[in-house]
Amino acid sequence: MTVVPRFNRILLKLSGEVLMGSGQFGIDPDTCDRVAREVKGVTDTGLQVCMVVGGGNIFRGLAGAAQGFDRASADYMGMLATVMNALAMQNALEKTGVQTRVQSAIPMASVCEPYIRRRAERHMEKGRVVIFAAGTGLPFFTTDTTAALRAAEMGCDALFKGTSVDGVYDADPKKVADAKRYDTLTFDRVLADNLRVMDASAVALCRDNHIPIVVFNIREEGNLAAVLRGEGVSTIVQNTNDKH
Ligand SMILES: Nc1ncnc2c1ncn2[C@@H]1O[C@H](COP(=O)(O)OP(=O)(O)OP(=O)(O)O)[C@@H](O)[C@H]1O
Ligand SMILES: O=c1ccn([C@@H]2O[C@H](COP(=O)(O)O)[C@@H](O)[C@H]2O)c(=O)[nH]1
Repeated sequence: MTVVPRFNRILLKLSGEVLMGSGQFGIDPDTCDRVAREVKGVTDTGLQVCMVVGGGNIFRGLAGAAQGFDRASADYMGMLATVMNALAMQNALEKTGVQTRVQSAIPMASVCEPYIRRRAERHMEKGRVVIFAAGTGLPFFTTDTTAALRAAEMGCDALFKGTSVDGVYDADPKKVADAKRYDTLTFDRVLADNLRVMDASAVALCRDNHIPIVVFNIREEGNLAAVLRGEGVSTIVQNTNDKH
C-alpha cells in the first residue's frame, strides 16, 4: 500500500475525461456532484484545495489540429472548454455548500474572475476552493502543465492528479494489458522512460519545485479521501532526496 503523507494545501488536477462519467462526451452532472462531495469531504478536514480541470471531455487542441484546425486556434478552443468544466465544478461544489471562485487565465469579466495569484491566495486562506480555468492562457500547453504551474505559484504541498488510471505504469495501461504500476518513482525516471501519464513540462516543473505528484483514479468513489489518508492505490512521483 502507498503511504501518502499529510498536507496543508493541495492542488487537485481533475481530468476532463472523468467529467464525462459513463458518457462519451461532455459533462455528466451526477459525476460533477459526486466529485464535488468528495472535495467537500476533504475541505471539511481543513485541507486547502485549489483545482485545475482539464478539457478532454469537450475539446483537445491536438485532436482539433489533426482535423485541420490551426493548432493555436484549436488550443484556445481547448482552453475555453476548460472554462465550461470549471463552471460545472463550481456549480456542483456550491450545491454542497463549499465556497468557490473560478479564476480564468483568459480574462472573461462577465463569467469569472481573472487569474490574480495574490487574490487566489486570499481566497484559499478563507477556505474557498479556487478553480483555475483556461489553462495557462497560452496555446501549446496543457492543463497538466497548468496544474504544476499553479501548484508552484500557490505553494501547494502536492499535486494530486485525479484521472482514470490508478497510477503510473511502465507502459500505458490502456494499451498494454500486463503493464506494471509503480507505488513510487522519481521525476527523472518518469522523464527518462517517457512515461506519458503527464506531459514532460509538468513533470519537470514539479521536479524543480519539489512538489510531489500523486496519480490516482478519481473515477473510484471515495478514492480522493482514501489516497489522502494513505489508504488508496496511487503512485507518488517525487525526488529521491525530498522528504514529504
Ligand atoms: N505510463 C503510463 N501510466 C499511466 N497512464 C498512462 C501512461 N502512459 C499513458 N497513460 C495514459 O494517460 C492518461 C492520463 O491522462 P488523462 O486522461 O488524465 O489526460 P489529461 O490530458 O490530463 O486529461 P483530459 O482528459 O482532461 O485531457 C491515462 O488515461 C492513461 O491511458
Ligand atoms: O495552458 C493550456 C492548457 C490547455 N490548452 C488546451 O486545452 C486543451 C484541454 O486541456 P487538456 O490538458 O488536454 O485537458 C488542450 O488539449 C489544449 O488544446 C492550452 O492550449 N494551453
